[in-house]
Amino acid sequence: AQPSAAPPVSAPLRELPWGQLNFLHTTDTHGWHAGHLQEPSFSADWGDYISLAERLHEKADKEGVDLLLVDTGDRIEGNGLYDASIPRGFYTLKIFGEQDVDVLCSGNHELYKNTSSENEYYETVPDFLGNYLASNLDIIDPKTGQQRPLAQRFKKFTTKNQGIRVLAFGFLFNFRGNSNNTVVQRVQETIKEKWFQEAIRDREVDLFLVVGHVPLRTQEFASIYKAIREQQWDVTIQFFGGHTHIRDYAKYDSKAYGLESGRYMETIGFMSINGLPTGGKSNSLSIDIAAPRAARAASPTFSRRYIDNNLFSFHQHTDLNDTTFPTEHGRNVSSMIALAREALKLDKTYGCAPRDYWTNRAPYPSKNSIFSWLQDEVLPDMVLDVDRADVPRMVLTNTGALRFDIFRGPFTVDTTYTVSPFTSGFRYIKDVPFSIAKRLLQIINQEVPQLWPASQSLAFELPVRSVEASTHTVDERLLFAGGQMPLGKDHALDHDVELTPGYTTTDDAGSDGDDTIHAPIRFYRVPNALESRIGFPSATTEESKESADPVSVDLVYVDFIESYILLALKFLGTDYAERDTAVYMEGRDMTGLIAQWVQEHWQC
Ligand SMILES: O=c1ccn([C@@H]2O[C@H](COP(=O)(O)O)[C@@H](O)[C@H]2O)c(=O)[nH]1
Repeated sequence: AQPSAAPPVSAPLRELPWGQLNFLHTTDTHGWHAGHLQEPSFSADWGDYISLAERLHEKADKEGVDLLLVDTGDRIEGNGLYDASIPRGFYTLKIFGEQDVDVLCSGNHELYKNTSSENEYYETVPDFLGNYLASNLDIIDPKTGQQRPLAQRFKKFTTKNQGIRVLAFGFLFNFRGNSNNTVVQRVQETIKEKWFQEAIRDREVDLFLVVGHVPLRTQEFASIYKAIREQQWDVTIQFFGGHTHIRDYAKYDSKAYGLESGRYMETIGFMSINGLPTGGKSNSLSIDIAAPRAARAASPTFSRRYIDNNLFSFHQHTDLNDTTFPTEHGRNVSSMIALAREALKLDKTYGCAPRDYWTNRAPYPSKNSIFSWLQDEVLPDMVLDVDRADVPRMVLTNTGALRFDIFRGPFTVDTTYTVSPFTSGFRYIKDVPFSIAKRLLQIINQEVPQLWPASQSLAFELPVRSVEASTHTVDERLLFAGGQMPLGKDHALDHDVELTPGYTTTDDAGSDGDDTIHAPIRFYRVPNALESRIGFPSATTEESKESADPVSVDLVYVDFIESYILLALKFLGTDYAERDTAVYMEGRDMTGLIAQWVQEHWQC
């Protein structure tokens, strides 16, 4: 872990359900390779994850089973370690490349900018040559101008110990916000292609492995599942998904399951399958973990665990300790991260937050909502273009622009990027009638379906960002217990324990997926966008409010949502177009405004 990371807190754990074939899964890490320095549950770093993988490989080899590592994209944008370097990703690409990942794919974030998809093409794909899969993703080669696959479309391999023949694909959901140097083919089109149709007819396959930056319960995965099942009704299929930042586990049929492993290096997903055929090794040493050999080929069994990313969990799952757990390679990578953080001055403090501000753990609006803070304090103080200073303005931003919580205490350079990593500036349309402007927010938040042609639905770019609102009732044994914890699945709930708040996931296999037994946290949904009204004439009474409304306003917005603003304006019967828009506050962006506001308002 990083020197300044909060030490992990011991907690009751469920064991890892090892099988014949095992997986570790990361997704949506968004540059959090240093781990969460302020959160004990998630304070392990990428170096610790390397040690974990190496220790679990040792165990797998000893027992003659297999372990594969999977990453399903969105490795970039969202943390100072990635965003503060020039060029972006200068350190994280190398840090990520130290892990031995068997199958990986791209997320949408790798494609927002030409520079980041070129990083994939020139650095990450070669680093993981043969393992990086791009089943529905092409790039325009910067040198030749030719469109070509970002990486190979699929791969076939046989596992080392068990001889399981795996055929793997790597997909991205039907993303349309990519820059002009990449081409994302709709999954539903890709599966009609000859290469895919041939691949899924291969009879020499024991397991189809579909990794994707795709949520588990989507048309994209449903189409892939259906296409494979049409050709092979009983071959096992394992999906790994991502994008929605949640822990999830889906059953498609008795031989097809999917795992999604959260976000931001909070979760290392563990998945195991027992009962797979081992066609790649005629006399393979098949370790029978759970079922008699004959029964295995007929009905595989699946298990999953969401590991909290901290050293307490890692030590327990490897039966090792502080001294015996870290490998030399893991330690070296932790040092690489520490040096990078130092070079980037990520711990430099801009100010101190007086309390916690939450993205999803407080209702919006409320005094602990980060969105209320942005709307009521930051934007009104900061959004002003000197050339338009006297004009009342309405400022709209997507809530997705703010990515993470602020914790009470030091607000550092790193915090600036975990909260607001994007480089979008502000644009505006001048003198929009207030009668029109005041209706925009409602339209954007209601997502009027007729408004958005299928190709431009807000649902794709401005998803309701909340992780599921928790509906779990709290188990009384968990709430009123005190004292310390024993380990192991069966004992955990029978002993007195003081539980730390954390993920309490319910998925298609029930509610025993999290490795750490936590007290539940409530998550709240937030709207797609919010609005601040600034420089409006003040009204003293309710009645005078309406007459004090301005006739027209400057309609200011973060440039990322320009196309939605223009669509919504069309829906309202106007004909505003790009030609009517202009830069507002030249050279400023949300990240810079927030850093400045904190420096001016939150002294330590
Ligand atoms: O420049 C940008 C890029 C993205 N966003 C927001 O992020 C989400 C996508 O992030 P995921 O992690 O893939 O969910 C997008 O919907 C926007 O809300 C942004 O604001 N600016």
